[in-house]
Amino acid sequence: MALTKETKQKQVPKQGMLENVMKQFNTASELMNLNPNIKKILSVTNNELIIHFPVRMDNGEIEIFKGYRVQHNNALGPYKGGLRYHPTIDIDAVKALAMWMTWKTSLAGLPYGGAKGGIQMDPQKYSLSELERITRRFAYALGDNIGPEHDIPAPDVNTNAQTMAWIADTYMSTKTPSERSKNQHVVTGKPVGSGGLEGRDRATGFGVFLTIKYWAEYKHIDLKDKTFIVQGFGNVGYWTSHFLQEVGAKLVGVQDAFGTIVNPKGLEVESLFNYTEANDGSIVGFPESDIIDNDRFFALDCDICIPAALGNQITEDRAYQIKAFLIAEGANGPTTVEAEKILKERGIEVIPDILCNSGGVVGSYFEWLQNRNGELWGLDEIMVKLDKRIKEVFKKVYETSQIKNLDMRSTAYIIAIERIERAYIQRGIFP
Ligand SMILES: NC(=O)C1=CN([C@@H]2O[C@H](COP(=O)(O)OP(=O)(O)OC[C@H]3O[C@@H](n4cnc5c(N)ncnc54)[C@H](O)[C@@H]3O)[C@@H](O)[C@H]2O)C=CC1
Ligand SMILES: O=C(O)CCC(=O)C(=O)O
Repeated sequence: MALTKETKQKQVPKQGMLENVMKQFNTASELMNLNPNIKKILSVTNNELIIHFPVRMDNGEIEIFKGYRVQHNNALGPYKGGLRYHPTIDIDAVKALAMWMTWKTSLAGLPYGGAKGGIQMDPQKYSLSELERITRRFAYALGDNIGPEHDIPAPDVNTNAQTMAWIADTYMSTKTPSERSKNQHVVTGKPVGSGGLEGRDRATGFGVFLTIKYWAEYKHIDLKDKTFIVQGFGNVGYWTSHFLQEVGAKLVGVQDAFGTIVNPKGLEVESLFNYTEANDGSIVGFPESDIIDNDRFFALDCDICIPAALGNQITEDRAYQIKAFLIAEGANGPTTVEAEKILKERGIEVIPDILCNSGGVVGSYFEWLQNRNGELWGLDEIMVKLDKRIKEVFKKVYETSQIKNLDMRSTAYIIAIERIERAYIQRGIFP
């Protein structure tokens, strides 16, 4: 039977990410003895917006969509975080993703808080012109709940530079002519040429790669000929694989929404990317590969496992099967707290999401600064700046984790939350 999107699209269960992020937060706040008043503030989200909005479909019918924007905390600066278009998006998922953004921006030393949003839908079911209308109506409905100095969305799962260009254009069209150009940085991740940053496309994957590289340096491990598997071959999965292949590591298994492919001799990353471009984003059917059952993915023989798709993918049963010695979390919230305990017992290390995938929001910060200051930065300069920031943050987390004898996730949380706690205390709100 021909492999169609309909037959291969995987069913994704409800994710339970909110429970996970709260457990992680509670563990860290106990370890650091967090001020109880600040704990109360950070345990809840500041604002939660649910919007129902109508859009005319190509067949003339009206469909009602459900959109979300959750602003978790802005103690350190404007809210920041991506927009996800996916059937599993609901208020709890967006709350969890918004909290992770607060920790991530704080850990990276950025002048931002955390937010996330999205639309509960399967974008594969819509034409490009329908997606444009859906996005523009969503942006219009969000109105001034977003803004360049207030809340700045960016791409996430199933959204991209084109989505951001539509949002920027819609938002700017609501401003007076003299104000329009001052609002370009209402979103980041725009196309280069429309205020986008050279290299924002690869920033997250580059950051994931850098955290693996710096981890390997501390451990005296050569990445050449090391094998890796990637779940998700979109923006993050592809670019991470690209940079790992450049240093001689070998991609031996990939899973996406349509299926799982393997080749123990190595899957050539650029050929696979070109294949997905020609096949509606799907890896299935790539010539130099075998298709295997989805359930076998996490049990594949490899050195490094990179979840770069959705949340709660590494569950307890999968944690027992994993063969890799390192998990680098490209995705947000891919590992459950219970699974992480098993990984720890088994000596498998985890580079946590809020550190591992922070290259994306660091790139977004550079784009925001570039727009705000009316500057245009070159790719080489940007990659050097990204590397410097990720190296500094990785060093801080890794070395602190060694000193405190804690895992990298708890350490990263503590560093992130301490910065927010300090800001509240300095303002004198909680002496
Ligand atoms: N794009 C960015 O800059 C950043 C993304 N992230 C996180 O990285 C992850 C991936 O995001 P992007 O690459 O931007 O998304 P994307 O939309 O470009 O790619 C998503 C990939 O995941 C696959 N996928 C979807 N459902 C799946 C399933 N049930 N099983 C296996 N694979 C599945 C898709 O087929 C696709 O290959 C998400 O968790 C996102 O929150 C984190 C930081 C920044
Ligand atoms: O670039 C950004 O602003 C945020 C990207 C994002 O959603 C994430 O880091 O999870």
